[in-house]
Amino acid sequence: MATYPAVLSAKTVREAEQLWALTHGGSTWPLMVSAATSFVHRYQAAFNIRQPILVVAGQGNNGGDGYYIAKLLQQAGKPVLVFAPFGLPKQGLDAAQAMHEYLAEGGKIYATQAELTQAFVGLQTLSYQFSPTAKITYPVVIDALLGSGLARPLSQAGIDIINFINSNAQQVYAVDVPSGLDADTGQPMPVCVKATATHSFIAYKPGLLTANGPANCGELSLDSLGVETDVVLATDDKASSAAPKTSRWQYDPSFTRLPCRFGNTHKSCHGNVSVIAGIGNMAGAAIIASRAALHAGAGRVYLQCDPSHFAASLAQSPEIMFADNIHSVLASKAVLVVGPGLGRSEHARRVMTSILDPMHCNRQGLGVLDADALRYLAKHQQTVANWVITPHEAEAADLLGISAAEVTANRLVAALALYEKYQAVVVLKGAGTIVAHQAGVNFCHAGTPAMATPGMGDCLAGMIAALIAQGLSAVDAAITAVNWHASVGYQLAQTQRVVLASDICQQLKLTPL
Ligand SMILES: NC(=O)C1=CN([C@@H]2O[C@H](COP(=O)(O)OP(=O)(O)OC[C@H]3O[C@@H](n4cnc5c(N)ncnc54)[C@H](OP(=O)(O)O)[C@@H]3O)[C@@H](O)[C@H]2O)[C@H](O)CC1
Ligand SMILES: [K+]
Repeated sequence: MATYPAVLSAKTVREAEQLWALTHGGSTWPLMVSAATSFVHRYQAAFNIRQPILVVAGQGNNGGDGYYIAKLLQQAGKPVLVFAPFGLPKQGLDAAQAMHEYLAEGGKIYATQAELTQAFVGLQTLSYQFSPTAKITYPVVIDALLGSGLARPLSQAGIDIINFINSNAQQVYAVDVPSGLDADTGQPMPVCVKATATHSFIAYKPGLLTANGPANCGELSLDSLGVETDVVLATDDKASSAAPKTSRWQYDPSFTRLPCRFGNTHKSCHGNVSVIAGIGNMAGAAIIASRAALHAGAGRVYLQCDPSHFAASLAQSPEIMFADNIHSVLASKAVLVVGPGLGRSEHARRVMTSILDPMHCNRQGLGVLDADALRYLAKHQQTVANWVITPHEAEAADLLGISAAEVTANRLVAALALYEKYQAVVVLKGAGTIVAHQAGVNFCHAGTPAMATPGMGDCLAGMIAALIAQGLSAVDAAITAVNWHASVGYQLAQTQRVVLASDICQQLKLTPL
């Protein structure tokens, strides 16, 4: 499997900083200088304005980055205001040094909103039409209030400051992490800055990539600042603690592993998928999963469902074929999609018993267990190595025997626990989908709220199965399908308010390899 940028917990990033300092003269100060320089460079176009730029700086080293950014902007002749609502940095921190350098450049710091407003109005160019009753809007705000050191829920004063930023800024550029967002879980505590863009340092943190992270980071970028994370990762790998290992968390934004098609090929070279689904009023789930498998390139797609759905299915995709019964499906060794619209009847129970019979479960790349198959699994609790399981948060909660709120509170921990318990490749769906597997964890930060529509999971399940059928390992198929699905949805959402599973199916076959 290819290697992508590491994703580290806030604690591991701190350890990496300290290790870097040990081999670079004992100080982390150069990292703060690099971080601030990288930030100013990254957003130089946005900072090239004549209106004052507002830096909101906290007391820790996130604030320190903010002070050094303010110094660099001041040096470049930009009008800058620093707002320090929590007070000045504590002596001894890199942040205190950065603040002193900013002050030495002639920079000013404001402690209250009233002082800030007065200074902002005073700095306006003559063309700015200010009315005392008008709401102040800051064209560019640099958010350096809180970073990876957020340690507890915000006080009311903290909440007020974040709300002030969100409601008074035209554009917000977040330093490392949008303030108020928990860098490990992606949960707002209880509110967070909604950034236009976030430039993060040393490594991505899980909270930027899952839960509320993707919606609040805006455009996300990273500068490693030259900090090698291998040493700290090797230490983490060897540690005997029960804490989840961070050594193989990756952010993989690509889906370049779509199987290629070479000359002199035929449909038998691209694998078979069988979708076992669809009873009663749930025919749509079966049709979507099988269409997705077809459009994602599977050589043949069979549907095993209630015969009353055949006509509807053929009307959508005449290429689909029908399997007689569950035994012929299992004998065929096709890659399976089990569960969409399967229901929880006696018939579903019999299907699941046959499918999870150890006799059939000893080969690699069996396929995908989704929806009602997961509800069955939650009841019957057995490991399902060789399968991909694709729960949303409520299904994950059921599988783990915890509440959905507990899954939401820490999606990464839930995904790791699912892997531990079921030994399958786990695709925990939702904003910032997480794929947990034997070799680590992969995050998908793409996607869009426009995809929160029915049938999306059925579509993803069909895609994963199609990629396994075309020769990808279960892990690669899961990661690739998740990214492909999210990126197609994102593209469609540029011109659509909502994206339907059928839209994604339709688009898959148009994706260039
Ligand atoms: N020097 C370096 O190596 C580099 C640091 N970088 C940047 O630093 C931050 C991490 O800095 P850190 O000081 O660890 O943490 P923060 O600045 O994010 O926050 C710590 C301060 O915030 C206070 N705090 C914590 N929780 C709250 C809260 N809920 N409400 C209000 N204040 C809070 C905390 O106060 P304590 O009382 O708990 O001490 C601290 O004052 C990282 O994000 C980077 O931006 C650069 O990456 C370069 C290298
Ligand atoms: K921040």
